[in-house]
Amino acid sequence: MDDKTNLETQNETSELLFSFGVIADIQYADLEDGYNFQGTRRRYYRHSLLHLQGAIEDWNKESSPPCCVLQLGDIIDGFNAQHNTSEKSLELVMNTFQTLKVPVHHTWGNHEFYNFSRDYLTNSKLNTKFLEDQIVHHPETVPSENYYAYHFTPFPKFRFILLDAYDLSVLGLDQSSPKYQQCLKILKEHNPNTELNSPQGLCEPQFVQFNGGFSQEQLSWLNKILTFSDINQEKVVIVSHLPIYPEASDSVCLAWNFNDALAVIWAHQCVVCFFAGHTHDGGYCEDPFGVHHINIEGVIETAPESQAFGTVYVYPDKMMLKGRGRVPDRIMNYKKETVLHF
Ligand SMILES: Nc1ccn([C@@H]2O[C@H](COP(=O)(O)OP(=O)(O)OC[C@H](O)CO)[C@@H](O)[C@H]2O)c(=O)n1
Repeated sequence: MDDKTNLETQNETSELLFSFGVIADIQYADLEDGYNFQGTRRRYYRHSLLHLQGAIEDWNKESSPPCCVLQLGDIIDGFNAQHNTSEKSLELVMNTFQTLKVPVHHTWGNHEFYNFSRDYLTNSKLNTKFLEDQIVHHPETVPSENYYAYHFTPFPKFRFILLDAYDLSVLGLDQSSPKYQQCLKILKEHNPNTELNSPQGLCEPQFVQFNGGFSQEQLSWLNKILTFSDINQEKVVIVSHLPIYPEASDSVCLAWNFNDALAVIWAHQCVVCFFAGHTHDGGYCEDPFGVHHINIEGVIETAPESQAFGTVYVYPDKMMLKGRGRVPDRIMNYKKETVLHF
């Protein structure tokens, strides 16, 4: 039975708790259509805004509205920087998001850093850390200001965690800063190419300049939240611009130290799924520990007659992604022993 058939029959049997929207790689620019670096995929820079408008209309019309939308990064394209249109394009896209009736959580991708510095982003509307929740009496679950990550509770017993996949990165930093120098050293140790965006000849092809990674500090924070969630029998959804599971992604698109993130996640029971963008063809795999890795198809490479977004419906025993256009439906059953009893 395919996923679409499953979706129609399975959701009749259990109670819907809440839902949320997902969308990735809008990469808006007021430019004629172009192509990706390899010249194999068409990029619809202008139409991406119309795709976003269509997604918002759909979410606003849902009879039971989603609690929030997760925007998986690369909201405007790096070409805006070359045309001095970064702020104008961001304003246009953010004004479009204003028409959505529910909050949006923004993650940061490489194209955010082509347009803006990390300091600029921290003080911009793309910083949605104000939507975070604090866990009373658990100071270890408060993220540091050194990276852009936070967590929140959209519904009792569910925790969403936004990760900063460019915490280790050469993008968006002042070249004279110690962190830039530290990240450049890591990148060059793994990538001897003169052009650091090129994965040519690499045995770890994810070590390119347009990717990044997670610091030990951020991973240790993630570990503390997942420990809290395990103890409190919560279900966790993790979100990042960069994917972390090789079988669900083009290997060139993975986070630098995806293995370190997987090791933390696999040490816990609570994680249901990991949503990412960046790999515009999308992808899915359930890993051996029962974590579902869903990479959402990029809006930027979605033809005008199609769509690319989804709504995830959350039940006591599973989550169901209803994809629109080229985003497929997915069923994400919870690990058997961790099904919730309400
Ligand atoms: N082999 C490559 C690939 C890319 N570049 C340059 O790197 C920059 C980012 O590339 P771009 O394709 O725009 O990045 P996206 O985040 O849109 O897409 C990620 C995946 O490719 C999608 O599947 C850009 O300046 C490229 O020119 C490169 O030099 N060498």
